[in-house]
Amino acid sequence: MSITLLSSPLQGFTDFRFRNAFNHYFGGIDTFYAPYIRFNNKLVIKNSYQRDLKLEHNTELEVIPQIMTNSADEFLFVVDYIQELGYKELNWNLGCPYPMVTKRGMGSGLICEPEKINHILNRVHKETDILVSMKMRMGYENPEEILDVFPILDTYPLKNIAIHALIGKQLYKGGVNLEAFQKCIESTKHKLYYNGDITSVAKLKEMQTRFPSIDHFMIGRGLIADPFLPSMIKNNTTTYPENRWEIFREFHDTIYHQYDEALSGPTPIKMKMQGFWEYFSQSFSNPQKTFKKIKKANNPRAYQQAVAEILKNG
Ligand SMILES: Cc1cc2nc3c(=O)[nH]c(=O)nc-3n(C[C@H](O)[C@H](O)[C@H](O)COP(=O)(O)O)c2cc1C
Repeated sequence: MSITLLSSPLQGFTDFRFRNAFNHYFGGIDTFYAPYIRFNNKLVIKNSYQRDLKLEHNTELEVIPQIMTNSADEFLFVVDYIQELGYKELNWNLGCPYPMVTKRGMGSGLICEPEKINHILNRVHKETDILVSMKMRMGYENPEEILDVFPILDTYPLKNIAIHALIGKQLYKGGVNLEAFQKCIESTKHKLYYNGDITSVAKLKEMQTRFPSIDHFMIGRGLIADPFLPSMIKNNTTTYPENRWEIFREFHDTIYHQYDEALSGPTPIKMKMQGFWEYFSQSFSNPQKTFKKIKKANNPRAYQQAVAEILKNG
């Protein structure tokens, strides 16, 4: 069965610079989700979100914008904004687990409020012709919460529901709950995408075997940790290209230069690249030692030296 791979958004990581460089050097991803747009009281779309969604920054790829909100007005505002840019679909984030978000009834904190979800979807479908897709966890407190939402979701022509098979209060701990995901498959008419802990070709195969009806898989952290993973899944191989580290180096240098240009001063670029290396380091034989080397590099020259040393040893 042919499968579709989607890049699951990571705020602070998978912006247009990352997406374009990723696509150029590694490929394997069919569609990229942009990290969520979120408002801070005012109905103004932050410059960083605007830059991220600009069409000229996304010419090579299929990108789907995302919103995180519990307000129909905010949703409608973003629909207008992205439709003007030419986008046809908006993804709704009901997955974010962080208390700052969930305590305000957003992200996975909204899953336990089916009526509110209904109200928003009702207005969006009455007042616009945008295609809506969802990205959800299975609940905040327990994985049954989503089962009360499906009857409402089933009344709307959603494109799909991507499910990160965890609950909000787990944050990122404890691993995915595959029995609960199976229950989701049996409880909605919508097309489901699987998301959660795909970190290797073997893991993807395990999920395919376990859920034969699923043919769309979203990869988040695993794609940053090992950017070759999507193309290896697509090519059904566990063998890396011979020039693996050369390709990685070129990719690294591309994003480094772009972020260095966009951010001002040595500290922001250090923090940005350090964030990436928390994931990249997992591809190296000693992740902790690798990450430590990056953390210790206190100026751009030391950083470049650390990267060269890490890549020499592979
Ligand atoms: C730092 C970070 C930022 C994230 N930002 C977003 C986001 O903007 N939108 C979203 O839907 N999910 C976001 N997620 C969740 C991921 O997209 C993904 O659903 C989750 O990590 C599970 O997939 P994985 O196990 O393949 O990483 C974020 C996760 C992390 C760790």
